[in-house]
Order: sequence, then C-alpha cells, then structure tokens
Amino acid sequence: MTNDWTNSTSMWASGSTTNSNLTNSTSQCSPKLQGQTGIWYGGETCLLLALLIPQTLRFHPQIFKTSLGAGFVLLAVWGAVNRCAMDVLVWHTTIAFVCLIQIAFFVYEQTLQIFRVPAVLRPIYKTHFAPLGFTPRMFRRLVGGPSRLRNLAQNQPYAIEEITPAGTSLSLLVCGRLRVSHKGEVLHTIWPGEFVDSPEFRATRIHPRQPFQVMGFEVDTINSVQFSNHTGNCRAVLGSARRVPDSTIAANTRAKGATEPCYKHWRGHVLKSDELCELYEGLRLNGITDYDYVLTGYTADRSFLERLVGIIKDLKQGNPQMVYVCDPVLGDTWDGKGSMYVPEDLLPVYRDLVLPMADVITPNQFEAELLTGRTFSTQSEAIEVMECLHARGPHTVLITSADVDGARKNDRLVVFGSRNQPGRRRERIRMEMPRISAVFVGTGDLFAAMLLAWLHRHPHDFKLACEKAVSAIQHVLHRTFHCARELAGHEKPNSAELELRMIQSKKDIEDPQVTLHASSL
Ligand SMILES: Nc1ncnc2c1ncn2[C@@H]1O[C@H](COP(=O)(O)OP(=O)(O)OP(=O)(O)O)[C@@H](O)[C@H]1O
Ligand SMILES: Cc1ncc(CO)c(CO)c1O
Repeated sequence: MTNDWTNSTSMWASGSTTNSNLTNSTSQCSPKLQGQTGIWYGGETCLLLALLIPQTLRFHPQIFKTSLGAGFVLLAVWGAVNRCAMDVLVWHTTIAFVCLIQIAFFVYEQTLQIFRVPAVLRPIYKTHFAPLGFTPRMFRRLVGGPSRLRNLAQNQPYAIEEITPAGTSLSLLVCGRLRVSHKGEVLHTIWPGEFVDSPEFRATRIHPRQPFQVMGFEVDTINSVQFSNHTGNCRAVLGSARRVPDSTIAANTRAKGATEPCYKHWRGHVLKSDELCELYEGLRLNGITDYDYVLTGYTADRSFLERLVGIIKDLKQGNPQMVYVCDPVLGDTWDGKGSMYVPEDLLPVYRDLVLPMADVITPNQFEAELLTGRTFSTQSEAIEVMECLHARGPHTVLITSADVDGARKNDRLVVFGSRNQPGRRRERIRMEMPRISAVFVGTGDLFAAMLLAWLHRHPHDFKLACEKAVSAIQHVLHRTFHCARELAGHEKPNSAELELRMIQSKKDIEDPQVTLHASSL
C-alpha cells in the first residue's frame, strides 16, 4: 500500500518537477505525511462519484457539483499537508473554489429564487416544473411572460362550449376546482395541478377579422352592400348619397367645406331584395336556418328591408328563442345638423315593421329621434325616448352616441342603455367618455356586434355587458387613433389611416379590460 502510494505521488509530481527534484522531494516526504492516503483516496472517490452519478437523478447538478467540490477540497487538503505538492494544493484549491461558487449559485437559484415565485404558484412549480429541470428563474419568466394568472369567481365559467374558441390556450388549475359539464350534466372535476383545456369543444372556425368569430360565434354573412371601401362621412354631409359611387362626391364634399376627411372614391353594388330571397331560399332548402341571433345593419333599399322583415318573422317562427339585434342605420348628426344617408322611405319601414320584430336596437341619437319623432337634449328626455322605443317592441335599447346636457361642447359623448325585459328588473345605464378628435367608420357596426356578444356572455348583467362592449370599442379606437397619427405625421389622419385596427385589437375584443364604467339610472 505504501509503495503504491509512493508511486502515485511521483506520478502527480512528474508533471511539474524534474526527475532530480522528484527524487529529492520524495525523499524529503516524512512517512507520517505519506500516511495521508485516506485524504487522497477520499478526494479521488468524490471525483469518481461525481462522474458516476446518473444524470437522471433529480438533483444531479447539485450532487455533481457538491461531490466535485468535495473531491477537490480533499485533494487540496492533501496537497497542503503534503509539502511535496504545493502545485497540487494551489490547483485543487482553485478548482474547489470554482465549484464552491457554482454550488452557492445553485443554492441561491433553488432556495432564494423560489421566493420570488408567487406563493400560489409554488406548488405547481414543485410538482410540474422542477422535475423537468426548470429553475425557479425560468419558471418566473414563463409565468410572468406569455402566460397569465386568471382568477375565476365562484361559478364563473372558464370556457363555454360553442362560445369559447377551441384550442387557443392551455391552462393549469392552480387552486380550487373546476367542474366540466355538458348540457347541465357534470362529466368530471378538474383538481389543482391538472391541465385545463377545451378538447371537448367542437372546433370553431376562427377568422380574426371577424369580431364575432373571434368571440366564438359561427357566422353566416349576407352583404347588403358590397363596396370597395367604407363610404364614411361623405354620406352624412351629402345627405342621401346612396348608390352614387362617384368620385365627384368627394370633390363636392370638400367644396361644401367638410372638415373631416373621407375616401374620395367608392365602387360596388347594393344587394337586391330578390337576391336576398334567393340566398335565404338556399339556407331554407338545406334546413340550416336555426340561428340563435340575427344582426342587421346598413340597408339602402325599402323592398330589401321589407323582405328582411319577412325573413326575420320566418326565422322566429322556426326558433322563438332567436334574438334579433337591429342597428337601424338611418343617418347621423354632422356639425350639429342631422341628416339621413339612406332613402327617407326606409324610416316608416324601420318604425312600423322592423321595431316590432326587434329584440335589441342600437340607434344613435339622430336615429332614435327619427324613430320616435321626439328630439332630446337632456338625460330625462333621453330616458323618455328610450321608453317610446320599448313601447314599439325592443326590450333592449342602446343609444350609441348622444349629446345631452352640453356633452358635445365639452368634447364628450354619452351612451344610454335601457333593458325592459319581462321577468327581469328594469335597468338603465349611462356611460360617458371623451370624444376622440377623429371620425371613424364602422364604429356603429362594431358597437352592435360587441353588444350582441357581451349580452350573450353576460345575460344576467346588463351593466357589465354594456361596459365590456363599450370598453372594447374604446380600446380599438384609441389604438386606431394612435396608429393613424403615427402614420400621418404632422398631417390630419385620412380615412385609410383611420381604418379600425381590428386584428391588432383581437385580445381587447376577446377580453376587454373594463376602462369605462356605467352608472345606473
Ligand atoms: N370620436 C369618437 N370618440 C370616442 N368614441 C367614439 C367616437 N366615435 C365613435 N365612438 C364609439 O363608437 C360607438 C358608436 O358610435 P357611432 O356614433 O359611430 O355609432 P352610430 O352612429 O350608431 O353608427 P351607425 O353609423 O351604425 O348608425 C360609440 O358608442 C363610441 O363608443
Ligand atoms: C355603406 C354604409 N353606410 C353607412 C353605414 C353606417 O355607418 C354603414 C355601416 O357601417 C355602411 O356599411
């Protein structure tokens, strides 16, 4: 044993000393010091252990570094007690020091970093992520970045079949429990630490351009007009400018002193009432007319509107639960003066035939006044007008933009809502917001679409549905305005620059942060 030791000592020394030194130093080593073989073997064993521990072991990196460090410490100690090997002492002390730093870093990562992970997420980290080799720092980056913590109130749904788009996210239940049910029947429970997905959902076609489809509705669209672009506010200035797709319109508009920009040209077609009937016939023949909602907007032709009323009647007969949401597009107020931008003979059709069929309507102030024959400039008058509209049929009325009590002068815009549904308490709300100094197009359409979607999601919370609908629109408009200004530089943004940023606002449409609150009246 002692002989072996002497041999191996010479081997260590041979790298750094000459043969004569070697002989010299070996001869100087006292037998007592040579007896420190235990330390040397201990050190070597630790190094061997570091190499041998399987990488699949849970704490492999820690054990590896610790036994490496311990091995080098022992070898350094051995170097210290053995005067013949100062170089061994220095070399191993350095390596041991490096190991020590690494171990300290590990300890810091594993113990201190974990405290920077939100307490509620620590169990998930320990059970799901630590075993995969995620450090707390990586986990923090994950939960702080692409994923987010969502709190659900008691009985608040996580996802609803047919509404929540399938396959857009994967979640892990952190605490509490979720019941999975289908048609009221409980299928199973999801417990903390289990993944939550919507695999049971039938895949819904999602086209991000369509706010409805983003919200999980499947939509069959019939274009009452097929235009190249939005005709915008030219209509409001020109009065009944329908079916005059002519560049002279824009020239005229500017000549009349319009302060806001609009597209100079537009081209396209208006769908004829016969064509509408043909399309409906196709749906009917295939038996695919079981709609939950129908939403109508811009219509430029009296006979088209009359046929539409017939179709709504037919659909309601087939499905008495079907909800008809109508945006009675008639005109708007421009520079304090209201004017119609559809033929005047549409007004009696809307008033006498459409309103009695409609469940929800979204007129602007001018349209509400036309439909009731009453103007309003105060809140109490607005309430009276909404009552008149209820009396004509719709249980839910939203006045999308109004100028009451001098709001316009202060660059503000008011939205009124009223719900008067049998079996429910009557509700009225008011929302007020700053008017953005730009003229957007398509906001009325977006309003009706958002209202339908959020009323569907929150059937028992009218106020919240209105808040979400209007907040979503405001997010879209603020983003649009901001982008348009950047594009326009020092100029005033034009119509093309002010096209609504729908795609960029997908998240705000799906889950709008409520930034505008409604007051109950
Ligand atoms: N300049 C603006 N500043 C702030 N919000 C606006 C502005 N223009 C429109 N909105 C938002 O859009 C919503 C719809 O308003 P808008 O007046 O365009 O509807 P509308 O006149 O009913 O549309 P339609 O042309 O379909 O009749 C408003 O409730 C408001 O939230
Ligand atoms: C052509 C046309 N004219 C007017 C309106 C009402 O904003 C719409 C709906 O946005 C439309 O499409």
